[in-house]
Amino acid sequence: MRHVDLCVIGSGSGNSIVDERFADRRVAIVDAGVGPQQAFGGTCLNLGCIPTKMYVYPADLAAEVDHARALGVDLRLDGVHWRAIRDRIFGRIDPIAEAGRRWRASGMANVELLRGRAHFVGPRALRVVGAEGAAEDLTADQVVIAAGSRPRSVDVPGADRVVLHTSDTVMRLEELPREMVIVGGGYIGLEFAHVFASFGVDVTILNRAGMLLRKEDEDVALRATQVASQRCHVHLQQHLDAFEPLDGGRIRVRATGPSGPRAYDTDLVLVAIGRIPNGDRLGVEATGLTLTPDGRIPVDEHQRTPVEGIWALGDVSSPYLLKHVANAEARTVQHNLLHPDDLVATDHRFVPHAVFGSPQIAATGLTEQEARGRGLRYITATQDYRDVAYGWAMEDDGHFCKLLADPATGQLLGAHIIGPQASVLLQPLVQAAALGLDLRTLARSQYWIHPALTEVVENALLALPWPEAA
Ligand SMILES: Cc1cc2nc3c(=O)[nH]c(=O)nc-3n(C[C@H](O)[C@H](O)[C@H](O)COP(=O)(O)OP(=O)(O)OC[C@H]3O[C@@H](n4cnc5c(N)ncnc54)[C@H](O)[C@@H]3O)c2cc1C
Ligand SMILES: NC(=O)c1ccc[n+]([C@@H]2O[C@H](COP(=O)([O-])OP(=O)(O)OC[C@H]3O[C@@H](n4cnc5c(N)ncnc54)[C@H](O)[C@@H]3O)[C@@H](O)[C@H]2O)c1
Repeated sequence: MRHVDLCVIGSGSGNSIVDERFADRRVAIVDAGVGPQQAFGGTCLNLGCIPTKMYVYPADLAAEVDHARALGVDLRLDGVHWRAIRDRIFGRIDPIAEAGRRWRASGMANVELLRGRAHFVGPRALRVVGAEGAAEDLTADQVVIAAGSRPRSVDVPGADRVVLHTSDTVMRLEELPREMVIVGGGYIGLEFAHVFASFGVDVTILNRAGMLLRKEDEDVALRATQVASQRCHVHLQQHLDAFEPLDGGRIRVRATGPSGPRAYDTDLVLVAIGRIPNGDRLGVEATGLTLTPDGRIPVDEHQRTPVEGIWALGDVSSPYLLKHVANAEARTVQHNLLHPDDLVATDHRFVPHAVFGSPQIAATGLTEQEARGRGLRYITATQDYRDVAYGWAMEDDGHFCKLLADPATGQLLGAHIIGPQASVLLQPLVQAAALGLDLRTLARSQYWIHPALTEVVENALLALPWPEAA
């Protein structure tokens, strides 16, 4: 049986671990591939962050038309060329994934790439089953599980009788639909609602919760729900009942909401109701590992699982399904494999995230409802975009930056921005929190460029009502 020093399962964030510093080790990287193309390189590159944002950018351009008119600029949207947009995106991404695969397969003499699906058959013993069904066994001194997550599927009558798209497939459509129903009002639902609505598709969102993006700060979630409702048909508190095939490939979605049962006939359904970590398909019981109640591989701050020699990172183990977190965890594993006597931990304080819909949303730290729920003392301030000079220039309405701070220590508890460039505006707040900077120092000890949009953040900081003695 083949034996290696290190086996990495997954070619997403796990792929970045093995560099020239591992030249003295025999390494196997096992990868099943993602999406219908079984592409190398993981979700972010092929099916996630990168292609979605490459769609969001042209969507942002298309969506500017209405706003420009309000500023006295007559733009006209003459057309959206879906295939040209799609082919630009995947014409760039597919060769990168393929080049990554080729390099991984032959770029380092000590590394071999096994294409197939791995599962454990014993502690640190794996079976890899290739696409044609051929199996190969190997053992490894160290195993890194970086197997990611997959879209959660809907389990309602008729789901097997219709074509249901997920983020894995919807970006490669041949044609834009005229109408679509998006099931789910989270990150993926809102980003695709923005893309498809901007491209002229009539979008309906069916969401189970009473608000879109319900895990965001409640002021942000409320505003996001209001704005989405102006662009799409948003139906909240929906319970899916059934799918039925209609003529011409159309689909009837039956759902029950506060006003009773209703049917939605549409060209296409996109299901975006969360993602499931892939640990349940790895046979980890054979190693003695037990998944957490929410299906993750358990890890400590050093990314070690409870089983000696097995590590995990990214979506398969992390509560944060975010690429920058998976990357940080991969760097932790890399260091700890190279320096077993000097382990480092992943810093999970102040993980930021952004939703690239319209408007953008970005946040880090606690929401106000979380701060309240934990019984924390906090002060809060909200700065509207429309009350800073650049917001006047943009004729902005309805966007804001909201901060929560600890009145005793001056530290950030949470930051929430909804509006243009939110993902960029958040960064100084992440930096202050990560470096433990007092927010009064952040506000006063640097110049903020006038009249840049960053004045939204500066003014939110200046508006925090510090207690007299502080
Ligand atoms: C539509 C979408 C948009 C997103 N946008 C963003 C964003 O803007 N910003 C952000 O931070 N995050 C975003 N994410 C999340 C981000 O893509 C993930 O958090 C990140 O890619 C996870 O990386 P990973 O290495 O854990 O898993 P992956 O990149 O998914 O890698 C897992 C790898 O494991 C392989 N694998 C799985 N099981 C097996 C097995 N049994 N045997 C062998 N190989 C196996 C797979 O083939 C894959 O290569 C988005 C996700 C989606 C779906
Ligand atoms: N910009 C980014 O960083 C980005 C973008 C896309 C995805 N992601 C990652 O991918 C993960 C998955 O995204 P997602 O949007 O699928 O999940 P999500 O957890 O963000 O949202 C799921 C939504 O589906 C709704 N829902 C759940 N079950 C439902 C049902 N049966 N019927 C109707 N609605 C239902 C929920 O109320 C929720 O609004 C995210 O949590 C995020 O970590 C990140």
